[in-house]
Amino acid sequence: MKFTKMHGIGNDYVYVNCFEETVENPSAVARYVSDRHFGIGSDGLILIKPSKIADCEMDMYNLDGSQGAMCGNGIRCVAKYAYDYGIVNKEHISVATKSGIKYLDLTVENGKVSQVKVNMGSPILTARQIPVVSEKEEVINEPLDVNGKIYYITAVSMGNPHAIVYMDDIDHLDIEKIGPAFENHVAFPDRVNTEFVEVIDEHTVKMRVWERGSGETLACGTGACAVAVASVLNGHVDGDSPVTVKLLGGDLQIFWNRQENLVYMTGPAATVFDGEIDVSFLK
Ligand SMILES: N[C@@H](CCC[C@H](N)C(=O)O)C(=O)O
Repeated sequence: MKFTKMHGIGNDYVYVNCFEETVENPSAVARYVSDRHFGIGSDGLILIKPSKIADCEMDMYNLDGSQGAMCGNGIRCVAKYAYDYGIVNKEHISVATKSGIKYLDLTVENGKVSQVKVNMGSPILTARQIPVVSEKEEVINEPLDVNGKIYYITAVSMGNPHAIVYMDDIDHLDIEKIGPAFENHVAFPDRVNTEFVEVIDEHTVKMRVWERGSGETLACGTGACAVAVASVLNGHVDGDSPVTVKLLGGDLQIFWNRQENLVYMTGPAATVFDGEIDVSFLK
């Protein structure tokens, strides 16, 4: 199987061009290639497939083999891949995902893609659509008992579920312990991605993420969008201008346009290397 290793601010995936390759059993392939000791090493697997409704389709799998409906850092890399490898010959690209078609704009400087801006669509705040179990219609700064401690959470879906928790110091957080407790909490029937957020000022927040199916990653694009939305709703940031979200792997610019009710994400996408791996024994 030919592949390309790419990342968006350190959130790394193995990308396979399914215009040329067929991947049988993608869940097993995702688990194998993601392994940082016995595989290639990544947060998961992303298949770039032909689409009848968009320029291409993104089909993403987490490190544990579970399928994700949307991936913000992944979709920027898919757009860069489509441009660099000749799937498209234009700078405005549409990508079909399990959570609808997303539209992307590439900034190309001297023939190289430097930044990708994505229209991430509208955030979903209705509890049962996220899904999060709650008596409230929306979960904004509501208490949740996790491992015997009360956390105040805001729940947002960006096509995939996120729980956002504000705290004073995220650097010393024992995320390996608390992350899985949120991920598998009964309040989240489809499990959840959890963002732990420190507010820096009214234009800047800092976050760490525990991703459903992948554990702690250096960045999460949908998570950064969910955090920007939650930060506006909780009055932590100025909602009239973009928010800089600082993640372990770098920064993303997120703007929730309230008039359109659309979230825009801007950030880089990078190719690390191309390779070939035998996955025939996984069939
Ligand atoms: N890293 C991604 C999100 C990947 C999917 C997520 N773990 C899920 O299962 O919902 C991003 O950049 O958005």
